[in-house]
Amino acid sequence: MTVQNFLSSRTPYAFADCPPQARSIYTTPDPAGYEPQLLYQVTRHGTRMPTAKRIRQMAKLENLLPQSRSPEHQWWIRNWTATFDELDAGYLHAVGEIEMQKMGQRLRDRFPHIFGPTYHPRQHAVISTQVPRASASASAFAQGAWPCAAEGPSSGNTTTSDLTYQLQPFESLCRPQPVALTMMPKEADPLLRFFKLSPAYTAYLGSVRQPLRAFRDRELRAVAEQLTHTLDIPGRNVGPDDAAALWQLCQWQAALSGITDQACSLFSPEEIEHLEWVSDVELFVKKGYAVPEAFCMARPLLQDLSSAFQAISRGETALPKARLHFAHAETLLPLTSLLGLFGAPGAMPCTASRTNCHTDSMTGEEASDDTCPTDGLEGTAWPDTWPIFPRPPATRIWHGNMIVPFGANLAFLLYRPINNAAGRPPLVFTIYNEHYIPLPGCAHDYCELKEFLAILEPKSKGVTAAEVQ
Ligand SMILES: O=P(O)(O)O[C@H]1[C@H](OP(=O)(O)O)[C@@H](OP(=O)(O)O)[C@H](O)[C@@H](O)[C@H]1OP(=O)(O)O
Repeated sequence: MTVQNFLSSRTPYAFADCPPQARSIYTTPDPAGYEPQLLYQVTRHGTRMPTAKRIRQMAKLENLLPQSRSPEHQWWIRNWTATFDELDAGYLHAVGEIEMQKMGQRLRDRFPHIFGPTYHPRQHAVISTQVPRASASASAFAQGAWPCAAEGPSSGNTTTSDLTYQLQPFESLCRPQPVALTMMPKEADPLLRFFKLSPAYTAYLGSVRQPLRAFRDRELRAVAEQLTHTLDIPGRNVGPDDAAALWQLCQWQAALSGITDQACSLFSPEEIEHLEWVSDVELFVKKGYAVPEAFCMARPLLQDLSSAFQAISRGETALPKARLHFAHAETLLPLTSLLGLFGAPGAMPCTASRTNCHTDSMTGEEASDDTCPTDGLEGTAWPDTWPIFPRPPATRIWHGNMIVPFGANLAFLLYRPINNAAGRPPLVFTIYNEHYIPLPGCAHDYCELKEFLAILEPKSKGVTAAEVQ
């Protein structure tokens, strides 16, 4: 394990931990007698640059690091300046471009029925949010999935005056294949950016801002004291804000450049594990299943998924073979919560008025009381009272580096019986980060189509027409 395995939601895809009970799709054959028919996938964009908020947070270290008298760290501190330009804030990084291209290439090779032989807009729906890191990820994925059109331009000596080359037989050269991207307006995208359209979620985020700040300050106090000693800055202590900024610098140096011997070397392995836990708790509270407001808003996406598979069950066949969505952590996380993939809300988390909405993710047992603190956290002694998850070295299911690394992806693959053999039901396999995983509620490590639709129905219930534009 290296520091890159402890970066929570800033973990590059190559360093993601494996989901529990996972079987690689590359070493697990298709079910005997079946062939893939429809792939519905939601993918977080690839590794990106830090957001402007984080760039500004790290830039403040220019007032701290140069004053350090630490002999051990002078070699990197003396030349350190804020290295991230706000002009690049949030954009897809080269690491992310390659992550997406390679993912497209791998999936094309694994599922030729779905991706081959070439791209066709009616067979392959590629949908992204109107945020450049997501649409660029979709474009990079498509470059890998459909590297060449069926034909390329003649290699003959064609000039603009000689247009007859259009009539000449093409030689099979790799002509890059343009792919049509579909996207809804950034602030009006109920399918992939529902987290921007939910007043209840916005209010919830506002209610947890202060408790999370108090939680982070309390949890970073000890490491701040250690940094005060290590950095040895005359007349100045290192505070929790400084420690948080140094942890951000470690995350981004490690994620984007593989540099782990500078900011990251300020922390012991135990401190790194603790800082990862703090990041995971913040991620859980803001984007996990702490309260229904944080995941019920994903119902329109679940409804869209359900509709795609319902059409198949009605025998409609002229459908896309692939529906590929490229979005954000706040898209994928609520969907995983609704489906109960990594620690589950109840069976009907968004229609019942009172449900168990937080569980002890260590054991997966439902919480003792069935009240959901739907009014946010004002005045609670959170997190001492909440079963968020115990500190390391205790293990936990909820790891940001497994559930939502850069490039994280959730897919449902429908298999039909070859030659539509009678008596064999269509099957739906759940795939997470290119691994088959069980879907809670399925009788096997896959679902029969009818079973799958029955699981989705109550979870996507109550979606208004306005929510599914
Ligand atoms: O802490 P930052 O500003 O990096 O948080 C980002 C989100 O990144 P994440 O915290 O999930 O690693 C970013 O999600 P992404 O999937 O698009 O990378 C989100 O879009 C952005 O608004 C920031 O989220 P925040 O919670 O609003 O800070």
